[in-house]
Amino acid sequence: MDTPLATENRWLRARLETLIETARETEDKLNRLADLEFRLLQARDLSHLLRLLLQDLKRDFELDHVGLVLCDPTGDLQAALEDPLLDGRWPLRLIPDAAPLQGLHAPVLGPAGDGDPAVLRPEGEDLASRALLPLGRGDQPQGALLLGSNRPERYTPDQDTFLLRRLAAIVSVCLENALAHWRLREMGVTDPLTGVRNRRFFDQRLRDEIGRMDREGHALACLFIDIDHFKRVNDGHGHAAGDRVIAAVAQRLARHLRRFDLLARYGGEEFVILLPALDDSELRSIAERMRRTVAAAPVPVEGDDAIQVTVSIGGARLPPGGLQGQDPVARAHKLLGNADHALLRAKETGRNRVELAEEDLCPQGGHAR
Ligand SMILES: Nc1nc2c(ncn2[C@@H]2O[C@H](COP(=O)(O)OP(=O)(O)OP(=O)(O)O)[C@@H](O)[C@H]2O)c(=O)[nH]1
Repeated sequence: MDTPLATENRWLRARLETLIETARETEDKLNRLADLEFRLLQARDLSHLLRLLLQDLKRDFELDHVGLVLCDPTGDLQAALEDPLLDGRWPLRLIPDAAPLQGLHAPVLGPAGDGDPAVLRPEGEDLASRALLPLGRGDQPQGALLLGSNRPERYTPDQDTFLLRRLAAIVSVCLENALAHWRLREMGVTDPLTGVRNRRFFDQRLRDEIGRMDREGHALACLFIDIDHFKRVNDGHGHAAGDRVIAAVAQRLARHLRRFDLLARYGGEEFVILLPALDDSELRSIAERMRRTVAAAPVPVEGDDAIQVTVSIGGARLPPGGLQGQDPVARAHKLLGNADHALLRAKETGRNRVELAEEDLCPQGGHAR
């Protein structure tokens, strides 16, 4: 039979082992958290950041659900998520303002309750416990992170929230940074007057599209579009009215684009469009529709004025495998050069017209400008 001392000794040993085990688990959790925070801070862009939050966080911390709600009053996040780099499968909700998150000022831990904001209730998931973490700076949350578990003891109201608050602060700053980077990149490739892509973006995409047409075996077409007698608009109505006309023409052209077409402002009153996978007759019919849409109604400008505008359009097409073997820059020049020559013909033969290039219109392969 044990002496009282031996019993106490055994009890103390068991207690010590439990404490050591708890300390080990806490240390392991801290290390995993520090590692995740490090990766969040190093995230390259919004897509990378979302992957870390919605996939890695769930896996590394054995969570059954991770959800993210973000305020998007300007629509920038929505636009950033339409980036082809993102696949849109995230358990992510965008809301126009913070009203649905009213009252969420600090982490809330415990079983999911009826008082949880509706946007933070995952569809089809019955969580035994969850942590709701407000994101953003200041009093008003700009979003929230939901960590959910099927184990009731995972999140309880009496738990310390220091680590969760730290995680939420880091996530908030990283999201803000990623969005600021995205906005900066957008500014560098967007024409401020019309909101369409600028020439720098177009030049880059043209090279990419030539590579893609070879891989996917489709054609690549290009349209040059120039506003007719635009100098008269400026001279007769002023520069501001001219700007208004340029912006309106961009909007009218954009109505006819497919999701993967690219419209860019190439220079003053000239636009360029890249259209993959079209045959000659489809190219002509899209170009004709654009020409008619621009001419269909005068553009309203300051006061009661409205200005009738027309455009001339030149198009060219590289058929599947066209000029394969030549270097991509030479092929790009050839495509643009042919479209440019066709535009010149449209101008010379009366304006408000569409002309498509005959093959080898520009045998030197040089862009006319
Ligand atoms: N308002 C405004 N005008 C611009 C802008 N960029 C270029 N322009 C003007 O666009 C006009 C282009 O005129 P031209 O290239 O001579 O040709 P056009 O009058 O359009 O005549 P055609 O092209 O031959 O039909 C010039 O007067 C430029 O000053 C701009 O951003 N805003």
